[in-house]
Amino acid sequence: MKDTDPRDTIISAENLSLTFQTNDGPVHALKDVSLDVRQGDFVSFIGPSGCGKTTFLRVMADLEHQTAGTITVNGVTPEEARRNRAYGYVFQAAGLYPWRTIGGNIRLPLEIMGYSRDEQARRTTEVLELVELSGFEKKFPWQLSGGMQQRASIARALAFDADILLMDEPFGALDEIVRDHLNEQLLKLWDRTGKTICFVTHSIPEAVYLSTKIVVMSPRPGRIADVIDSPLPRHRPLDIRDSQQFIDIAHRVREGLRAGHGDE
Ligand SMILES: Nc1ncnc2c1ncn2[C@@H]1O[C@H](COP(=O)(O)OP(=O)(O)OP(=O)(O)O)[C@@H](O)[C@H]1O
Repeated sequence: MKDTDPRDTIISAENLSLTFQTNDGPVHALKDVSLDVRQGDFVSFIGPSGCGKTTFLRVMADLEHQTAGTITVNGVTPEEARRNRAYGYVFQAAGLYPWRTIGGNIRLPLEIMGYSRDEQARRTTEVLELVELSGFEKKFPWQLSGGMQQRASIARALAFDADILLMDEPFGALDEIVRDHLNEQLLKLWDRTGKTICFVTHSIPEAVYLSTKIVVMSPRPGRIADVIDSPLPRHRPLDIRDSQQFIDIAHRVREGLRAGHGDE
């Protein structure tokens, strides 16, 4: 099938497989995964525990290496893309250093990368504004709520202005109201910055609300069960979740998850 999408391909995986060798034998974390992610896409990866979502993100980020198949990020290997600072990574836990202020946490990667003090300050102010944490620069992580800490962690990933944001269940530990709010904010941030986002979640509503593309995965071995290109508009108020279109997409995701589960 000829692909006619004119936007640049940012991530391209072809027949990607990764088998971990463990004491209990091989674990097929990913098997023959093929996927194209385009410039400005918001892609969610959803699937049951152990289906390889984190592994896929880690391969993109050069934290794991595939055992078969190919993957390019911005047209080069994940290793080169990492050296080019192509992506920021947001983990499940905010992972802020407790002995550093919020500003200090955001500046840390910039210090390591050798940015001047002025540039560090400029970028820190800018990303704190983007995640609506202006004024919290001198606070320590423990002085912020869980949601604010997660926003600080997103700010840190944004600080070196990578084109791609890899987010591994960043809101998984937060309550639903905070999560709704952060989802709204993240969509606005995505819209303003035009970044390409790969986002891992266990939540069907979160995946449908956020994504332009939903990748449904199934376990043992980790494969792609369905890829849904979302027909929802780019601007999405929270109450879009009550619309028939939203419910229909959620239904298709659920079907994909069920089918992927086989007869387990
Ligand atoms: N370093 C490793 N060594 C051995 N097995 C691993 C390693 N990392 C992951 N696995 C296994 O690979 C499979 C995929 O794991 P992965 O963490 O990618 O799944 P996931 O879909 O992100 O799960 P979750 O939703 O629970 O985070 C699992 O069976 C896991 O136990």
